[in-house]
Amino acid sequence: MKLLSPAQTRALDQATSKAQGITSLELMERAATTLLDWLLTTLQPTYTTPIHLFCGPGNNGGDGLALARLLHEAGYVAHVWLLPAERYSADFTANRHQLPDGISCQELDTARLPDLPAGAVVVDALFGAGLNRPLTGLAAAVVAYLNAAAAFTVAVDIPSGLFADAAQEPDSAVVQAQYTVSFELPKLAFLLPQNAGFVGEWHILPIGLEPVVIHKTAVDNYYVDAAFLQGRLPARPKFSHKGTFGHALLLAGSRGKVGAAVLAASACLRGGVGLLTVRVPEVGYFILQTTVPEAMCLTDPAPDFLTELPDLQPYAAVGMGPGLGQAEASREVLRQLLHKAKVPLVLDADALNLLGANRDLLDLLPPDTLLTPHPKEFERLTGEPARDDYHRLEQLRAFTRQRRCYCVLKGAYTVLATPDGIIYFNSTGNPGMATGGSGDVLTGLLLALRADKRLSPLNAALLGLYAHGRAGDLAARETGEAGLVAGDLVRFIGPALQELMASPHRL
Ligand SMILES: NC(=O)C1=CN([C@@H]2O[C@H](COP(=O)(O)OP(=O)(O)OC[C@H]3O[C@@H](n4cnc5c(N)ncnc54)[C@H](O)[C@@H]3O)[C@@H](O)[C@H]2O)[C@@H](O)CC1
Ligand SMILES: Nc1ncnc2c1ncn2[C@@H]1O[C@H](COP(=O)(O)OP(=O)(O)O)[C@@H](O)[C@H]1O
Ligand SMILES: [K+]
Repeated sequence: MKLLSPAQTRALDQATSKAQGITSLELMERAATTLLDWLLTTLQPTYTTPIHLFCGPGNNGGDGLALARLLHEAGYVAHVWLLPAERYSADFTANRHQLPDGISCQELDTARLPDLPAGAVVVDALFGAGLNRPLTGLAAAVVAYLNAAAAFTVAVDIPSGLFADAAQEPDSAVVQAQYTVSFELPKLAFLLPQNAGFVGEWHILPIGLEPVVIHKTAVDNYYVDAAFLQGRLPARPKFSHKGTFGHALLLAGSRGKVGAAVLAASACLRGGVGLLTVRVPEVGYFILQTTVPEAMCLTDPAPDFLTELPDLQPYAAVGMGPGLGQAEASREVLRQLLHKAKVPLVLDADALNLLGANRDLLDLLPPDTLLTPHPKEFERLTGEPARDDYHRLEQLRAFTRQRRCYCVLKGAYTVLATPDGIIYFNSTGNPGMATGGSGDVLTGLLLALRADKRLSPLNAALLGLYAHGRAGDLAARETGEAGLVAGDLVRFIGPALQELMASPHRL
């Protein structure tokens, strides 16, 4: 799915009205009807549940007014609270006039605010995508009041006071919603950790906006769901052999961290690699050979950490980093790898920390290298702390453009940035995956996909991120989130990839 800017969303609304021969008011009615359905199904209010709709002067308020009418007609108790303004949008005004006589409708005033006990529902329709400055005065006071109340809050389109795709000042007045219900496409703001306390759980309701117009709209940010990946993972040909899927080399492990090598190696095998060789220091030999017998093990002459780069000739892709440690000799192995590698590289964990501590190495990154930092590792790579989540995204775009690389930024919505500065947000995964070793599993899986020559660097990375999170979601059904460990992810990589695999007999 594409993430549109507010201006692009407005243009899409207008294009939809034109293409479908409907007025903007009719489109608003469609949005409100869909919202009504969602609200009744999800919240299941009773006929006595007080539902307070806070409506601002624009089309977001218009949505709120239309919803109030529909609720009233369906027999629910709707109270409308209007935010006084100098100007109102045409569709707000039209819906204001359509409000039935029997509905309670009052202007907000600091001295006139409703009682909002637990059990009441608040619909926040004060401001939507048209917000163009921080909230002040009465609007800010109403937001503070709503946030202090015990009622259950549903934000329409976006929590009021939150910008759809830009940071706001730290202490800005923003509604803290339990649910945010938006139309057709998600907004960038929903995907950033700094907004989690405002957005709550978000839902997208399709309202039939024109798919052709969406297709033609150029964006820098995407949200990757299963539909987005359809057809990108080819089926395994009937007459394939292990050479079809590539021979990967994994450089990993040091004394006390051989487990990281085991997890990455197991994930690489479950990711469908043809052959895997793991290079570990001597200390890892028996561990690897017994826990991952499917992998070949090539030991380094040193006992505790890697000191020599093996001949790279046989390999289709090389991964380095899990459990590596940061010994000087291992840094030199990384340097040689960057000099010599002519195949795709996946760099993680200590390989990234070594890059961060030795910036000259960054100049050696071969094009299309895939890096997989978490935010702290990324900060070490840039050497500059991010001011906020939006700034971090811009740092990431600048980094991948400058280095011509692919960079994953791990988190709840893991991000992939490409050498063209395009950003993809992954949609799968759960907090159970916040456990040691999850990242090592991702590295192994990505290595397998990069070794598969049938996949572009972009598709390998997108499929890997999605399948990793999906494996986490499948595993958590069995283990629960708290009980999930990284090894569980490995077991579910196969089923997660199978879901994505294209059928050879369908378009
Ligand atoms: N495709 C869609 O997404 C659809 C969107 N619709 C609704 O339309 C909304 C956008 O409507 P609008 O563009 O009218 O935007 P808003 O409803 O956010 O209102 C904007 C108005 O508020 C004023 N304003 C902005 N920031 C302010 C501030 N800080 N303090 C005081 N006034 C401020 C603006 O000058 C403008 O007059 C969406 O959020 C959504 O709820 C739906 O009606 C139909 C379909
Ligand atoms: N709350 C979360 N929701 C979804 N995925 C998560 C969450 N927390 C962590 N993950 C995923 O788990 C992995 C953790 O990687 P990392 O931080 O490198 O851990 P480690 O170094 O212990 O392996 C990443 O792929 C990340 O996206
Ligand atoms: K809102």
